[in-house]
Amino acid sequence: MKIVSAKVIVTCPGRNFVTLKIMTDQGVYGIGDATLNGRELSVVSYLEDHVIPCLIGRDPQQIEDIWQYLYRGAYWRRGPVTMSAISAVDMALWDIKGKIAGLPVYQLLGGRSRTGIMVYGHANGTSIENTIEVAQEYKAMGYKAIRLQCGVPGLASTYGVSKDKMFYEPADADLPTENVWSTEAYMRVVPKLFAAAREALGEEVHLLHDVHHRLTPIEAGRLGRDLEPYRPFWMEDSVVAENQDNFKLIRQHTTTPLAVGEIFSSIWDAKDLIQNQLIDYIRATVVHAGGISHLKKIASFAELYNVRTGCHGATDLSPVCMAAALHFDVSIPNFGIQEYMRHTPETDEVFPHGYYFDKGDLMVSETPGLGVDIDEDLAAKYPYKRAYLPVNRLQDGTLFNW
Ligand SMILES: O=C(O)C(=O)C[C@H](O)[C@H](O)CO
Ligand SMILES: [Mg+2]
Repeated sequence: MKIVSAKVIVTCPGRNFVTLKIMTDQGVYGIGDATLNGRELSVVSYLEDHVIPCLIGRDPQQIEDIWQYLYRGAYWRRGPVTMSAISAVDMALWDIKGKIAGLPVYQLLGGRSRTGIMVYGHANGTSIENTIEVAQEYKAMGYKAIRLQCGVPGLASTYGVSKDKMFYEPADADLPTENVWSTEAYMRVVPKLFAAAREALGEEVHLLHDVHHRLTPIEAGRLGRDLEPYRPFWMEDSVVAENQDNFKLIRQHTTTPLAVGEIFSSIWDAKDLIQNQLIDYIRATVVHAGGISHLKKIASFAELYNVRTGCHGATDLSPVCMAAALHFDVSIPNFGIQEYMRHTPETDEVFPHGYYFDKGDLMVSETPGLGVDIDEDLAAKYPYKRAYLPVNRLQDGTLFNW
């Protein structure tokens, strides 16, 4: 069996997605997500100019060998652009393997470890009351886990809070929007949000929060401690993860579980955090961390240290990535939770898929392969539109972490 051609499809049904499609000499094709929010075209070039020429003529069944070829062969290892491109190839090859075998990909990964995949939805509101109202809607829809983000009094905008409560899209402008940040105001409001939410939503629902890299370690320790009475499921990205010693300091001050890793691109970003048991959930995901093949290695390593997975699943990860993530999630022993921000109906139409939501879980598709496709005619109706993630400044104008 041989790869005969491959192409990259860019479409913007409300937001940009980059999809790789690999064709074989036996008429079977596979697709993979290559979307890197705000930097989409760099991955398109990486794939078209540097990866696709090396794929032609190769046996698509040799997934691991092709992965190593692209990773070691590039000489320049890791990094989000390289790893998103490798991820797309890996996903597409697993899709092909499943189609040839006549099996959903999770069967090739060892089969089911569970029935449904618990997901968390996003409740965001401009005020505490508003956020709780939205969270009640999620609870009514059957969600067992809800992420809470609310507006910060005195700040015009906050990470995770949008005008449209159900579809949060941070990449909102063709040049970066500038947000303004105050740690002090934020630290005052979040414990109040969690107190009110626990009271209103009851004991059982899991509550999550994303700090989005905005605190120092000692501030994160304090926020984690302030949230402990409300038993959060996790506090995500409380600090930036470049200096991983940061997490030692947080751990000394709080038992709130810590999640990190949505911007990680390989096991080397996560290894020290995992083996030193400085985190509880690893959020690396299929599209940015080397595809199913590499994420399996990260999860197996994490399993040794009681670290569970919590894959990134924001709307900038396409339904192709979501489908792949679900095959991974359903098969591994140390699954924790899966993020699920629903895509818009336009996106779902461009990417018809077999996974579905049922009583707080996503159910994986039983169709051979990944169980997701791309409608290329429809995709062509939505041309690429430049869109950037925002930047963040402190109130005195200092550039800060977004
Ligand atoms: O979903 C999350 O947890 C995020 O932090 C969303 C990110 O800001 C978004 O995916 C960036 O592209
Ligand atoms: Mg996040």
